[in-house]
Amino acid sequence: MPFPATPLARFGLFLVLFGAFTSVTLVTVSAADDPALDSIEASSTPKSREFGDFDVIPDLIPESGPVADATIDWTPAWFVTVGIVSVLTLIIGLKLNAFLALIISAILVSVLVGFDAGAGMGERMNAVVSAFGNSAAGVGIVIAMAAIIGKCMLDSGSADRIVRTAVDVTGEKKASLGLMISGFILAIPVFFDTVFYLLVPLARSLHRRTGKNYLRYLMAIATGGCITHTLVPPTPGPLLVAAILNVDIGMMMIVGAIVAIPSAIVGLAFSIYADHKSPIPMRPLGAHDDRHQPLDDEKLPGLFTSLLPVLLPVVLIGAGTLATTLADGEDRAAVLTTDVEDFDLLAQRFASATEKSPAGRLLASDQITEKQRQRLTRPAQNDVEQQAVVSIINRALLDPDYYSPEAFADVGIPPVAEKLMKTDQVRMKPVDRRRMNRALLDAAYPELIAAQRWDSPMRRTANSLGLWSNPNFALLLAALAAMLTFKIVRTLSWRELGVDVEESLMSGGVIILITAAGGAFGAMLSQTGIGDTIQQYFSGQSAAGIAILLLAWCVAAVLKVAQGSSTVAMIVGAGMIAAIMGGDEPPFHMVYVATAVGSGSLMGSWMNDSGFWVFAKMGGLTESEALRTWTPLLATLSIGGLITTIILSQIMPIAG
Ligand SMILES: O=C(O)[C@H](O)[C@@H](O)[C@H](O)[C@H](O)CO
Repeated sequence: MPFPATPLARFGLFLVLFGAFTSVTLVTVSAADDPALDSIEASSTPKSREFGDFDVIPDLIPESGPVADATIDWTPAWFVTVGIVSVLTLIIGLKLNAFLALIISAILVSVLVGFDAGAGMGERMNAVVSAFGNSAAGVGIVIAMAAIIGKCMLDSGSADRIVRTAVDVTGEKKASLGLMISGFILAIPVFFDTVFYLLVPLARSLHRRTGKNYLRYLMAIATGGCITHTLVPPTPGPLLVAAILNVDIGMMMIVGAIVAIPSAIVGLAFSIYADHKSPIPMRPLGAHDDRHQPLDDEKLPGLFTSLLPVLLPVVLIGAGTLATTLADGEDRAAVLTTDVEDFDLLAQRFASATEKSPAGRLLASDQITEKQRQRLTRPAQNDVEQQAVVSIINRALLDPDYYSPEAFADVGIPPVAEKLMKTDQVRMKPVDRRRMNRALLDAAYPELIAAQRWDSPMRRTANSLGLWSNPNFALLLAALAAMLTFKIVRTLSWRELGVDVEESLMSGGVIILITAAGGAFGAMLSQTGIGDTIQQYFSGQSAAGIAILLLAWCVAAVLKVAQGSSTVAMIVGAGMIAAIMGGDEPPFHMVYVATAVGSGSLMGSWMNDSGFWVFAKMGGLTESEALRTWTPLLATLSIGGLITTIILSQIMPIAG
């Protein structure tokens, strides 16, 4: 069959191949059925694996067990297909503006969901509007600030200064390697999208200097940024995957980085190839992008001043991430034996608890086994038994369904719990879930359990950095720094500066609209219930050895294609694979399962992914250009990560 000529046809081919690949992998893993796993599935073990302090995110864990194909509801998959076809037809086929196409498709999918669930159409429209709002809340200010930073850094010569200094050190040939390494390092503490915005001005400036390789520079940044975004904590995705699979964070950082390096090298090679094969010109981002002529070397701002808009947010956000990670590591919400006033009374309380009481809810937690449940109802005789009791309570406190209005009808809900109950439950860290439930438990039994001492010096440090390390605020400071440098270097009046800033905001505004619409579209795809369909489908699988790595990769990949966010694909995927494994230890360290999940979450990025739009629009690429550069680049990183994971798991299993 000849290679399809049009971008649409090529993307169609990609989806078909991806589907075929997924099916082949599934057949492979199903063939590796392990009878031992079947018996685990049939047994009465709890849904989660039995882990130490960092436990599974429970609501994402499906019941493990074979599911007959016939019982799976495929309707969501049809709705997602309609969404995919709609977006591609409108954007690529009819050349409709991306914002309009995404919003129309989001409404279409939302209405289909409404028909299916019998919800009112007005309600479904509101669902799109609020998903758009949520998504804009996440990206709006950051993109606006990044647009200002980008323009000011380019026009003040700051980007030029950084690039010249870097090129003097490394030589022009290694410029893309430098960008890749910068993206790689910066995306460890800072979310990928932000890293990309901050480095794009450097790619533009480099291109102005070398007159070539624009696409290569952009892809080099994406390569470094994406790979650590999904493999190396403390960025949220891999951090939560490690927590869910009970992998030590230090181990995840080391092995994640080891897996990331070869993938990044392959990604860079692919970037060079893609740029060589079909280079893409650097287009002006705004109408008057070329108003300011390039400056001579001696007029450029100093290196420190030039770097400030990039370093300031990275240092601030990084410090916040570090302090929060250290404070979370203290796990101050965990119950200690010294917190329990009277173990005998506690056992009595459990023994006489009704189903609809706070103690009864804890006993019913799906995080603990029947044996552990019974242990709670018997008095603890000595230190060892007391320790066992509090460990069981701590495990039970990870139950996402601990709170129920009937059980807590007579208990005043503490403000901490109330606040945490309103946050995004999917992305909630285990440490916060335990904090929420512990606050409820403390409120229910103040005479039995001492209140948690959440505040520690480290937590206070993290809290005091809260404002400064907030990406919106950190980027605002960076934008101010970039504006001031621009004003001074070009001796602009405030009014002139205002004109330039307004221009950058106009291009930023369009990007915010499109990215938020992409988010709304992804959210509507999620609301079809596709997550449940995927979960049901995969929970019928069982696998062992290398097949478990393939399965972990596949689960994350399918989730990524279906809903767009790598972070969500990783979190949900890790929960699903933990359930499928049902507590069984693989013949290698669990960290490899985690890196397989992280790698899978890069597969098949398309128009429901905010990263796709950030790359396309901040880089000045058309949608079809992004589909044939960004999408295969991430697929390369994904497959590279999987292969490296498999090889390492065999030659360096670190099991035991
Ligand atoms: O939720 C997320 O993780 C992000 O928004 C992603 O989708 C990334 O930006 C990108 O795709 C790189 O992995």
